[in-house]
Amino acid sequence: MSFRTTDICVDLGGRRIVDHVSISLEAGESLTVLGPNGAGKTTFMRAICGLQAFTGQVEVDGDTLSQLSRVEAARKIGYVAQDMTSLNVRLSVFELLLLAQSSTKLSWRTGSDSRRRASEVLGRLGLERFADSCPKNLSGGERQMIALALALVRSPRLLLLDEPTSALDLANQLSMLEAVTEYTREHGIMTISILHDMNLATRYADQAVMLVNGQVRHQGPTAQVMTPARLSEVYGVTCRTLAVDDGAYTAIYPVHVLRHR
Ligand SMILES: Nc1ncnc2c1ncn2[C@@H]1O[C@H](COP(=O)(O)OP(=O)(O)OP(=O)(O)O)[C@@H](O)[C@H]1O
Repeated sequence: MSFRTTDICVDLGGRRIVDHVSISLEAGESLTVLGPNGAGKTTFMRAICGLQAFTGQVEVDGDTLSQLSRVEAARKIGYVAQDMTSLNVRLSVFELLLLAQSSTKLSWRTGSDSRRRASEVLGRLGLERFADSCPKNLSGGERQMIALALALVRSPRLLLLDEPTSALDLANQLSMLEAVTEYTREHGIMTISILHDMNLATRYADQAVMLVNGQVRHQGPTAQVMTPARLSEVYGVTCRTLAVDDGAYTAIYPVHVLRHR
C-alpha cells in the first residue's frame, strides 16, 4: 500500500503552476501540503485525483492513475474540495451517504451493508444528529464535516483534503483531524491535506511538503520541515516555536512579517 507522484507538472494559462512535484507516502501516513497563497497546492491536489490534466505519473497501490477508469480512480481516491456546492441538493445527509456508495452503479445502494456503513461513518465523526438534515440547510462548518463523511463512506485508499478545517470551530478542527488521523492509521490508508494552520499541521501530519511557485522547496518529516528558519524563508514571517505538553506538540507562533509578497 503506497502512493507516489513523479514529476507532476501542470500548465495553466500559459504558466507553469505545478513544477515537477514528486512525493511518496506509505500506508497509515498523513502528509500536509503547505505553501503561500497561489503556490499551486490545490492545483497539485486536483491533478493527483484526476480532475486536472498533468504530465508525470501518479501511482496508487502500484496502479498508475492514467490507466485506471474514472470509476476505479474514484473508488481509490476520496477528494474533499474547498468548494462544497455539490452539497446543494434536496437530499438528506443519509441519502447522500447511500448515493455516494452507489457511484459505481446506476441505482442507489440501499442494502443493509450500505446503511450500516453510512451509520458507522456518521457515528465515527459524531454526526448522527445530521442524518435526516438537508446539507443545504446546514452551516458552513457542518457541511464541511458532511463532505468528509461522504468521502470516507466510500472507503478510499487515498484521502485528499483541501483546507478541511477552514470553516470549523476550535473543537471541530481537533475532532475532525483526530478522526482522520485515527482512521488513516487504523485502516492503513494515506491522507494528504492542505492546511494553512501551522499548529494543526505540526500536530497531525507525519510528513510535510512546502511548495513555492509550484516547486517543492522542502519536504520530509513534519518536524524537520516546519522549522522557524524554513517558515521564515517560505512565508516571509518570523516565527517562534513552543513545546506544548512536554514536547508532545510543537506550537508555532508567527511574530512579524519580514517582507510583503
Ligand atoms: N484555470 C486556471 N487558469 C489560469 N491560472 C490558474 C487556474 N487555476 C489556478 N490558476 C493559478 O494557479 C496558481 C495556483 O493556484 P492554486 O489554487 O493551486 O494555489 P493554492 O496554493 O492552492 O492557493 P491558496 O492557498 O490561495 O488556496 C494561482 O496563481 C492561480 O491564479
